Amino acid sequence: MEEKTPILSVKDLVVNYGAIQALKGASLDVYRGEIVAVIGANGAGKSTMMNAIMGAVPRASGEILLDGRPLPSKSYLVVKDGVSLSPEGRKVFAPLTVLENLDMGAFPLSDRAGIEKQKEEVFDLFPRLLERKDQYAGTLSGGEQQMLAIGRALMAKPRVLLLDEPSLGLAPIIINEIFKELTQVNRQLGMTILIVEQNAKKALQLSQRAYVIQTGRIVMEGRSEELLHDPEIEAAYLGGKKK
Ligand SMILES: Nc1ncnc2c1ncn2[C@@H]1O[C@H](COP(=O)(O)OP(=O)(O)OP(=O)(O)O)[C@@H](O)[C@H]1O
Repeated sequence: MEEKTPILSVKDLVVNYGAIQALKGASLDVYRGEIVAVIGANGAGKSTMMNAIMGAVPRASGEILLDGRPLPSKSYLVVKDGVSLSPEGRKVFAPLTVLENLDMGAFPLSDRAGIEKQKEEVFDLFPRLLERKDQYAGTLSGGEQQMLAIGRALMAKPRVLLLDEPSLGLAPIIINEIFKELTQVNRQLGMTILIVEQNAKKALQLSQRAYVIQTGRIVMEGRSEELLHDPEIEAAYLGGKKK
C-alpha cells in the first residue's frame, strides 16, 4: 500500500496561540488509500493539527504538502485542492436542510450531474440522511448530524478526508454504526482518511497506522494493530488491561 510520496505530508508543524505553543514541530505522513489515526488526550493538539492543515489556523513554521506540493493557506482553496474536514462538534448548518447542507459541501464542484452523483453516494452510505433529506439539520440527532458532517465533507469529492473526533458525545451503538460506514467510505470509495480521536480504541481498530500526540509532539507511531496491544498505550489510552 505504501508508496514513495505520501498523499498528505505534515512536516515539523508549529502552531502558536499567543504564548501557547499548541504544536511543537509535529510531523506525519498519510499514503493513498490508508486510514491513519492520531490519538491523544484533551488539549494534545489534535484539532489544531486538523485546522492547520485546512488553513483555518495560521502556522508559525513547517510544511503541509498534498502530493508533494504545498497546500494553500486559505480553507476554501484547500477544499478545492482536495482536502475536506468533518469538524469537531459536527458544525452542520442548523437552519438548513440535509440537502442544503450537502449542497454547501459541494461548492468546489461545478457540474450538476457530478453533484447529484456525489449526493447519491452519500445517501448510499448513510440511508438515514436520505430518509431525512428535507429535515432541518438542527433537528437531527447527534449521530445523524455526524453522518451529515461526514457526508457534507464527502460532497467536495476530496482526495483526503479529515475527521475530527467523529465519536464525540455519541452513544457506543451510534459510534459503531458511524465507524462501520467509515470503513465502507475507505473501501468502497478508496478514500484516504486521517482521523483524530480521543476514543483511541475505536480509532486504532479503524485505522491501519497511527500516531500518538502529546502536548504538541508526536511521541509514538506504528501499525494500529500493534499499538492496540502496546502496554504503554493500553495504560495511557485504553483504560488499562480490562478487555
Ligand atoms: N483558539 C485558541 N486560543 C488559545 N489556545 C487555544 C486555541 N485553540 C486551542 N488552544 C490550546 O491549544 C492546545 C491544543 O488544543 P487542541 O484543541 O488542538 O487540542 P485537542 O487535542 O484537539 O483537544 P480536544 O481533544 O480536547 O479537542 C490546548 O492547550 C488548547 O487550550
